Amino acid sequence: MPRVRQPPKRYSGESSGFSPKTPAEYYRVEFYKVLDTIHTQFTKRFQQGGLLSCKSWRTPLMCWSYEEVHAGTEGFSASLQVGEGGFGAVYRASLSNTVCAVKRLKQDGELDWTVLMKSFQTEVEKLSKFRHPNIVDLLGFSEGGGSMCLIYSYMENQSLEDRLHNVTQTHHNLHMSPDYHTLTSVSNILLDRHLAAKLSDFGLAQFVSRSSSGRPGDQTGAQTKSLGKTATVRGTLAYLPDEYVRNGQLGTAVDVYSFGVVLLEVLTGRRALHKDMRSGERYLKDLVEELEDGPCGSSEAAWRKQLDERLMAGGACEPAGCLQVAALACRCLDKNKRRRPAMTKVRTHRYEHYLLSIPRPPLSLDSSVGALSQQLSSLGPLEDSYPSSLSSLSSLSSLSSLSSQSSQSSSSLCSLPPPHPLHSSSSLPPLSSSSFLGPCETDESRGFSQYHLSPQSNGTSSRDQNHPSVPTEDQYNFPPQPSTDGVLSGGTSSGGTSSGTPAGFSPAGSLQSMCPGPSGTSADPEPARDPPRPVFFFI
Ligand SMILES: Nc1ncnc2c1ncn2[C@@H]1O[C@H](COP(=O)(O)OP(=O)(O)OP(=O)(O)O)[C@@H](O)[C@H]1O
Repeated sequence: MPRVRQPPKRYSGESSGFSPKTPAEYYRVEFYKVLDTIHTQFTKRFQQGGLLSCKSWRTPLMCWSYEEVHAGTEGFSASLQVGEGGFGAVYRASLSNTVCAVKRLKQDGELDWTVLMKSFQTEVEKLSKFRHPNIVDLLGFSEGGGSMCLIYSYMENQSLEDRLHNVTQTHHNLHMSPDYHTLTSVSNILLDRHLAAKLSDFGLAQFVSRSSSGRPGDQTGAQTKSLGKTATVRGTLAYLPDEYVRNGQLGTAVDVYSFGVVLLEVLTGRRALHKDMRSGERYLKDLVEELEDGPCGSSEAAWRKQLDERLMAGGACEPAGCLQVAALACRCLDKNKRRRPAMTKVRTHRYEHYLLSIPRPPLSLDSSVGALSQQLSSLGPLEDSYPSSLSSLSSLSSLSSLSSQSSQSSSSLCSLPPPHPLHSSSSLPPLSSSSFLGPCETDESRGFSQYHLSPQSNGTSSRDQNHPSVPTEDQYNFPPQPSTDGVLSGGTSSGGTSSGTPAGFSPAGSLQSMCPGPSGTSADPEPARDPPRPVFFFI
């Protein structure tokens, strides 16, 4: 684990708006945001059991006719296909004037049709019972015409894998086997227009096994058995710790481990299972051990060499805080599961690198969010009711601290304009002292709730009776961004909307992080429902 020194208690940069200009700057912004939201996505995994049993989240699904889906995908046109996974091809579709993702389950010899049918039913049944800001919304389904389709909200930035590794359709076709499926991997972390991460395949891949036990939170028995089938697949092994591979032990520590691998993927830009010129296929999860055994040990210098070059494009120095992320990844990848941090503790770590490193958003954004936050301030506690993140910083003795170089990076932020001071009293409107549901929730959760449906007895709704309204448009006017070559570029490949967001803007995922969690136990007992979140604008 890289040893890093005590962080500065407070960032003392000038107050300034921030507008990324170069591809490297955009890459960094997205780097932070993706890290931020995937953390939230992982944290939420621990709450799934609670949510599943929460009746108030029950949402009726819509049933589309085959003809409608056929028309919406222009006859499942190849030009609208955005990807392909183990269960079938995914199309960008327009249904009732709403952009959706249609996953058409494939019927071929590769798949056990009975299992697939059961998976389909399970996905529909289970996902119709709740929705969650960090799980891709299942909007409906369609049966008929000899095909079965699942209809999800469309995630403009597709998968983290697409963004990180510039995945092509060819690659998707390469891993069409359902066994390739991983519990959590960059391919089933989808990114919405704001780069907020959401889990996909929540039902298809996981409920098959869970349904047999009838207990969603049950992580033993049938689920273990089912997962055991995939454990022979290297793509899956890449995200799993030894204790699972050897003994089939599941638990939250496995998720923490997978989170560590994802962090390494984002940091290094390498795949969890990648080819090495010298030694052939290598697991990224072994990097920690390799560095420890290397000549420089797990030092900062050694870790610096591992960073994704794209983060330093144009001669920029490393993004502030990335060595902390590396240190965190090391802890998550500890072979001893008891030494891995609980996700609640991971959250505490995050204060440090994000608060110190992410500049504030431009003023135009401030004012629009400020107005919004005023409207929403009645929804939740004021920021003052949460402990100051700065005080959290000073008490972080367990976290490896910033290196001197990292501190320099923090204060200069390389070529980027300096961030806003952490304790701002400037022109920033009182948005930060309000509760604000970030775009992930406002756009999609609220958008979905605008679907005034009349549930039928089976819990589904007919689209013909109730057309969904298009989800609320976002309130942000982000600057256009230069096109970069695919990776984490923030542009859209097929969504048709810009996702370029300024640094300092943190999507809904980050808001959660400002809520003080319990002091962190490996059991990670988190509440089933979030309190309203304060806006996370690095004050
Ligand atoms: N809701 C969505 N919105 C936009 N794109 C999506 C959506 N769901 C999937 N995709 C795209 O389709 C690709 C395939 O997704 P899919 O969930 O079918 O497979 P996977 O997760 O990659 O693999 P597997 O199904 O084997 O787990 C994704 O990588 C992504 O690019």
